[in-house]
Amino acid sequence: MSNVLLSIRGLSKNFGGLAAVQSVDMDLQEGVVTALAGPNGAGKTTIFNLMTGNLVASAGDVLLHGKSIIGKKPYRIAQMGIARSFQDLRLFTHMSVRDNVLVALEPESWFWQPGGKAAWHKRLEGVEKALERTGLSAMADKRAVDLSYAETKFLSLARILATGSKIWLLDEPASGLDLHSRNRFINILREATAEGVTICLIEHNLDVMTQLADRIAFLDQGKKLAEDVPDKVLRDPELIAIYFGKSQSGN
Ligand SMILES: Nc1ncnc2c1ncn2[C@@H]1O[C@H](COP(=O)(O)OP(=O)(O)OP(=O)(O)O)[C@@H](O)[C@H]1O
Repeated sequence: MSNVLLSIRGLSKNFGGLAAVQSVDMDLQEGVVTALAGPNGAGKTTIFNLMTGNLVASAGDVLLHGKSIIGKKPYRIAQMGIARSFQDLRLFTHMSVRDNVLVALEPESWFWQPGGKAAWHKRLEGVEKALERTGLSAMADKRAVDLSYAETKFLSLARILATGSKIWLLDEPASGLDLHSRNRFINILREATAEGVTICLIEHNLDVMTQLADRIAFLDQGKKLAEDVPDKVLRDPELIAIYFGKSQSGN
C-alpha cells in the first residue's frame, strides 16, 4: 500500500445555493498521478482551491501527512510542499523568464535570512536546472510576454519544478499544446514522478489522461462518481456519456 501524502475527507464547498463540491473523499499517494476528470463545472478547480487554501471549505478536511491544513493560508501550504499551477498561468508578463521562476520560490531561501546564503545559491542552481529541464535556458532573459503560448506553459512548469515541492497540483497544464510540445511536457512530468513527485492534475484531454494518469477520479456536479485506473473509468459507458454529454472542451 502506497504512502498517502494528501487526503481530502468529506470536502464540501457551497457558493450561495450552489453545492460546487459535495462531500468528496480522495487520497493522493506518493509517486502516483491522479487525474481529476469530469465535465465543465464539475468542481475540479474548486477542489484544487480548497487543497491549496485559496478557498475555505464549507465542510470536511484536507490532510497533509495526516494533519489538517484547513484554515492555513495559501503561502503556508505552498511552503509545506504543495505547488500548484493555474489555468491562467499567472505569469509576470513583463519580467524575464528567469525572474518568473525566481519569484515562485519559498521565502526561506532569500539570501539575507539567517543561513540563507547557501540556500539562496542552491535555489539559483535550482532555477537554472528547472529552465534547462523545460527547454527554456536559451530564453531565460526574454520577457514572459515575448514567449510563445507553448513556452509559457513550460515556464509555468519550470516555476513548479524549481520549488522542489513533492506534491504538484496542475490545472490543465498541457492544454492547447501541439503534439510535439505535449509529448515533451508529458516526458518532463514522467521524469518528475520517477523522482518521487506526486501529481494531481485536472485534464480534459483523454490522450494526456491515459498517458499520464495512474488513477482517475471522475466528478460531476460536485460529486465524485468513481475513482479507479484509467482503463476502468474511461470504459464506463455512463461516465463517458456524462463526460461527452456536457464537456465543451473534451478534445
Ligand atoms: N468563486 C465562485 N463563486 C461562485 N461560483 C463558483 C465560484 N467558483 C466556481 N463556482 C461554480 O462552482 C462550480 C464548479 O466550478 P469549478 O471551476 O470548480 O469546475 P471545474 O470542474 O473546474 O470546471 P472546468 O472544467 O470548466 O474548469 C461551477 O458551477 C462554477 O460556476
